[in-house]
Amino acid sequence: MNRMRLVAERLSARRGEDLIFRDISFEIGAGEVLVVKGPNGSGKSTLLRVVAGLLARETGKIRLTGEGAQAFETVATACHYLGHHNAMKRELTVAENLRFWKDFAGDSTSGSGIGIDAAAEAVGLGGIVHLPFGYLSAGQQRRMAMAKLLVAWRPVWILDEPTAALDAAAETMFAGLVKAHLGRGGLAIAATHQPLGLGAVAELHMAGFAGENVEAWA
Ligand SMILES: Nc1ncnc2c1ncn2[C@@H]1O[C@H](COP(=O)(O)OP(=O)(O)OP(=O)(O)O)[C@@H](O)[C@H]1O
Repeated sequence: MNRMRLVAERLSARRGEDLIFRDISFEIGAGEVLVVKGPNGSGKSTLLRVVAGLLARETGKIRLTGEGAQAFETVATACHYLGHHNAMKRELTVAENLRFWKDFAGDSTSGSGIGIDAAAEAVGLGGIVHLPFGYLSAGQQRRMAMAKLLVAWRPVWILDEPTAALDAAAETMFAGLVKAHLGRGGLAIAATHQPLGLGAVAELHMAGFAGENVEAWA
Protein backbone atom coordinates (compact mmCIF):
# COMPACT_ATOMS: atom_id res chain seq x y z
CA MET A 1 0.00 0.00 0.00
CA ASN A 2 1.27 3.42 -0.99
CA ARG A 3 0.85 5.44 2.22
CA MET A 4 0.12 9.15 2.23
CA ARG A 5 3.25 11.31 2.29
CA LEU A 6 3.85 15.00 2.65
CA VAL A 7 6.87 16.04 0.65
CA ALA A 8 8.50 19.46 0.90
CA GLU A 9 11.35 20.28 -1.43
CA ARG A 10 13.82 23.12 -1.24
CA LEU A 11 11.51 25.58 0.45
CA SER A 12 12.53 29.12 1.07
CA ALA A 13 10.50 31.95 2.54
CA ARG A 14 10.72 35.67 3.18
CA ARG A 15 9.14 37.88 5.78
CA GLY A 16 9.13 41.38 4.45
CA GLU A 17 12.49 41.90 2.80
CA ASP A 18 14.29 39.21 4.73
CA LEU A 19 15.00 35.69 3.62
CA ILE A 20 14.14 33.60 6.67
CA PHE A 21 15.26 30.18 5.47
CA ARG A 22 16.36 28.50 2.30
CA ASP A 23 16.59 24.97 0.91
CA ILE A 24 14.49 23.27 3.53
CA SER A 25 13.36 19.80 2.44
CA PHE A 26 11.63 17.04 4.36
CA GLU A 27 9.25 14.12 3.97
CA ILE A 28 6.77 12.67 6.41
CA GLY A 29 4.65 9.59 5.96
CA ALA A 30 1.31 8.57 7.42
CA GLY A 31 1.72 7.76 11.09
CA GLU A 32 4.81 9.92 11.45
CA VAL A 33 5.59 13.18 13.18
CA LEU A 34 8.30 15.71 12.40
CA VAL A 35 9.45 17.99 15.20
CA VAL A 36 10.87 21.32 14.04
CA LYS A 37 13.49 22.71 16.39
CA GLY A 38 15.63 25.79 16.48
CA PRO A 39 16.30 28.97 18.40
CA ASN A 40 13.83 31.86 18.64
CA GLY A 41 13.48 33.60 15.33
CA SER A 42 15.01 30.77 13.29
CA GLY A 43 11.87 30.48 11.18
CA LYS A 44 9.92 27.57 12.68
CA SER A 45 6.60 29.40 12.69
CA THR A 46 7.30 30.74 9.22
CA LEU A 47 7.96 27.23 7.91
CA LEU A 48 4.77 25.88 9.46
CA ARG A 49 2.74 28.73 7.99
CA VAL A 50 4.23 28.06 4.58
CA VAL A 51 3.34 24.37 4.77
CA ALA A 52 -0.19 25.21 5.92
CA GLY A 53 -0.59 27.55 2.96
CA LEU A 54 -1.00 30.62 5.17
CA LEU A 55 2.12 32.28 3.85
CA ALA A 56 3.42 32.28 0.31
CA ARG A 57 6.71 30.49 -0.21
CA GLU A 58 9.50 32.12 -2.12
CA THR A 59 10.65 28.92 -3.80
CA GLY A 60 10.17 25.19 -3.53
CA LYS A 61 7.35 22.69 -3.70
CA ILE A 62 5.02 21.04 -1.24
CA ARG A 63 2.92 18.08 -2.24
CA LEU A 64 0.83 15.33 -0.81
CA THR A 65 1.20 11.92 -2.43
CA GLY A 66 -0.05 8.39 -1.93
CA GLU A 67 -3.27 6.92 -0.69
CA GLY A 68 -5.95 9.51 0.11
CA ALA A 69 -3.99 12.44 -1.30
CA GLN A 70 -6.33 12.83 -4.26
CA ALA A 71 -9.14 13.83 -1.87
CA PHE A 72 -7.40 17.18 -1.38
CA GLU A 73 -7.24 19.84 -4.02
CA THR A 74 -4.34 21.54 -2.29
CA VAL A 75 -2.00 20.64 0.57
CA ALA A 76 -3.54 23.45 2.59
CA THR A 77 -6.94 21.79 2.54
CA ALA A 78 -5.40 18.66 4.05
CA CYS A 79 -4.00 20.64 7.01
CA HIS A 80 -5.26 21.63 10.41
CA TYR A 81 -3.22 24.51 11.75
CA LEU A 82 -2.90 25.13 15.49
CA GLY A 83 -0.91 28.31 15.85
CA HIS A 84 0.15 30.42 18.81
CA HIS A 85 -3.32 31.94 18.90
CA ASN A 86 -6.32 29.80 19.64
CA ALA A 87 -8.41 31.15 16.75
CA MET A 88 -11.64 31.11 18.73
CA LYS A 89 -14.07 33.99 19.28
CA ARG A 90 -14.31 34.92 22.95
CA GLU A 91 -17.95 36.02 22.75
CA LEU A 92 -19.18 32.80 21.15
CA THR A 93 -19.71 29.68 23.19
CA VAL A 94 -17.25 26.84 22.95
CA ALA A 95 -19.86 24.82 21.05
CA GLU A 96 -20.42 27.66 18.56
CA ASN A 97 -16.69 28.00 18.01
CA LEU A 98 -16.23 24.29 17.46
CA ARG A 99 -19.27 24.21 15.18
CA PHE A 100 -17.66 26.93 13.09
CA TRP A 101 -14.44 24.94 12.77
CA LYS A 102 -16.30 21.72 12.02
CA ASP A 103 -18.16 23.39 9.16
CA PHE A 104 -15.20 25.43 7.94
CA ALA A 105 -12.59 22.68 7.98
CA GLY A 106 -15.07 20.03 6.84
CA ASP A 107 -14.36 16.37 6.34
CA SER A 108 -12.92 14.78 3.26
CA THR A 109 -13.56 11.40 1.76
CA SER A 110 -10.47 10.21 3.61
CA GLY A 111 -12.01 10.40 7.08
CA SER A 112 -14.43 12.10 9.42
CA GLY A 113 -14.21 14.13 12.59
CA ILE A 114 -16.02 13.51 15.85
CA GLY A 115 -18.89 15.43 17.41
CA ILE A 116 -18.45 18.61 19.38
CA ASP A 117 -19.34 17.09 22.75
CA ALA A 118 -17.06 14.14 22.07
CA ALA A 119 -14.20 16.47 21.13
CA ALA A 120 -14.67 18.46 24.33
CA GLU A 121 -14.64 15.19 26.28
CA ALA A 122 -11.47 14.14 24.48
CA VAL A 123 -9.65 17.22 25.73
CA GLY A 124 -10.95 16.64 29.24
CA LEU A 125 -13.53 19.44 29.21
CA GLY A 126 -16.88 17.79 28.62
CA GLY A 127 -19.86 19.69 30.00
CA ILE A 128 -18.68 23.27 29.49
CA VAL A 129 -19.29 23.73 25.79
CA HIS A 130 -22.22 26.06 26.56
CA LEU A 131 -19.89 28.67 28.12
CA PRO A 132 -18.50 31.61 26.17
CA PHE A 133 -14.96 30.78 25.13
CA GLY A 134 -13.74 33.92 26.90
CA TYR A 135 -14.89 32.56 30.29
CA LEU A 136 -12.46 29.65 30.13
CA SER A 137 -9.07 29.71 31.82
CA ALA A 138 -6.02 30.08 29.59
CA GLY A 139 -5.26 26.37 29.85
CA GLN A 140 -8.87 25.42 29.14
CA GLN A 141 -8.87 27.71 26.12
CA ARG A 142 -5.80 25.99 24.74
CA ARG A 143 -7.35 22.58 25.31
CA MET A 144 -10.48 23.67 23.46
CA ALA A 145 -8.34 24.94 20.61
CA MET A 146 -6.93 21.41 20.41
CA ALA A 147 -10.49 20.07 20.16
CA LYS A 148 -10.74 21.90 16.84
CA LEU A 149 -8.32 19.32 15.42
CA LEU A 150 -10.79 16.57 16.22
CA VAL A 151 -14.08 17.90 14.89
CA ALA A 152 -13.10 17.63 11.24
CA TRP A 153 -10.75 15.08 9.74
CA ARG A 154 -7.69 16.57 8.15
CA PRO A 155 -4.73 14.24 7.85
CA VAL A 156 -1.95 16.79 8.39
CA TRP A 157 -1.73 18.49 11.78
CA ILE A 158 0.50 21.55 11.87
CA LEU A 159 1.22 22.47 15.45
CA ASP A 160 3.07 25.59 16.56
CA GLU A 161 4.11 25.36 20.21
CA PRO A 162 0.97 23.39 20.94
CA THR A 163 1.63 22.77 24.61
CA ALA A 164 3.35 26.01 25.63
CA ALA A 165 2.05 27.09 29.05
CA LEU A 166 0.03 23.94 29.58
CA ASP A 167 0.19 21.80 32.70
CA ALA A 168 1.66 18.29 32.69
CA ALA A 169 -1.74 16.63 32.52
CA ALA A 170 -2.65 18.63 29.42
CA GLU A 171 0.68 17.74 27.81
CA THR A 172 -0.02 14.05 28.40
CA MET A 173 -3.54 14.44 27.07
CA PHE A 174 -2.25 16.15 23.94
CA ALA A 175 0.41 13.49 23.37
CA GLY A 176 -2.45 10.97 23.44
CA LEU A 177 -4.41 12.94 20.84
CA VAL A 178 -1.41 13.11 18.52
CA LYS A 179 -0.69 9.39 18.94
CA ALA A 180 -4.32 8.57 18.13
CA HIS A 181 -4.13 10.81 15.07
CA LEU A 182 -0.97 9.08 13.87
CA GLY A 183 -2.64 5.74 14.57
CA ARG A 184 -5.45 6.71 12.16
CA GLY A 185 -2.89 7.33 9.44
CA GLY A 186 -2.47 11.04 10.16
CA LEU A 187 0.75 13.05 9.95
CA ALA A 188 1.96 15.88 12.15
CA ILE A 189 4.55 18.63 12.08
CA ALA A 190 5.20 20.36 15.38
CA ALA A 191 7.43 23.26 16.29
CA THR A 192 8.22 23.02 19.93
CA HIS A 193 10.85 23.74 22.53
CA GLN A 194 9.34 21.13 24.84
CA PRO A 195 9.35 17.37 24.28
CA LEU A 196 5.94 16.24 23.05
CA GLY A 197 6.08 12.96 24.90
CA LEU A 198 5.92 10.98 21.67
CA GLY A 199 9.16 9.05 22.04
CA ALA A 200 11.69 8.98 19.22
CA VAL A 201 10.61 11.27 16.40
CA ALA A 202 12.23 12.76 13.32
CA GLU A 203 13.61 16.24 13.86
CA LEU A 204 14.26 19.15 11.55
CA HIS A 205 16.74 21.68 12.88
CA MET A 206 16.45 25.26 11.75
CA ALA A 207 19.72 27.01 12.39
CA GLY A 208 18.45 30.52 12.04
CA PHE A 209 19.34 32.96 9.37
CA ALA A 210 22.80 34.45 9.60
CA GLY A 211 23.46 36.10 6.29
CA GLU A 212 23.54 33.21 3.86
CA ASN A 213 23.68 30.38 6.30
CA VAL A 214 20.51 28.36 6.52
CA GLU A 215 20.48 24.92 8.11
CA ALA A 216 19.32 22.05 5.99
CA TRP A 217 17.43 18.94 6.83
CA ALA A 218 19.53 16.44 8.73
N1 LIG B 1 5.61 39.90 9.38
C1 LIG B 1 6.93 39.87 9.46
N2 LIG B 1 7.69 40.77 8.80
C2 LIG B 1 9.04 40.72 8.86
N3 LIG B 1 9.73 39.81 9.57
C3 LIG B 1 9.02 38.91 10.25
C4 LIG B 1 7.59 38.88 10.24
N4 LIG B 1 7.19 37.86 11.00
C5 LIG B 1 8.30 37.26 11.47
N5 LIG B 1 9.39 37.88 11.03
C6 LIG B 1 10.78 37.50 11.30
O1 LIG B 1 10.99 36.21 10.78
C7 LIG B 1 11.94 35.51 11.57
C8 LIG B 1 11.41 34.13 11.88
O2 LIG B 1 10.28 34.24 12.74
P1 LIG B 1 9.50 32.94 13.21
O3 LIG B 1 8.32 33.42 14.01
O4 LIG B 1 9.23 32.08 12.03
O5 LIG B 1 10.58 32.22 14.15
P2 LIG B 1 10.44 31.02 15.17
O6 LIG B 1 11.58 30.10 14.93
O7 LIG B 1 9.07 30.43 15.08
O8 LIG B 1 10.63 31.76 16.56
P3 LIG B 1 10.11 31.44 18.06
O9 LIG B 1 10.87 30.25 18.55
O10 LIG B 1 10.50 32.70 18.78
O11 LIG B 1 8.61 31.25 17.98
C9 LIG B 1 12.20 36.38 12.78
O12 LIG B 1 13.45 37.03 12.61
C10 LIG B 1 11.07 37.38 12.77
O13 LIG B 1 11.47 38.61 13.30
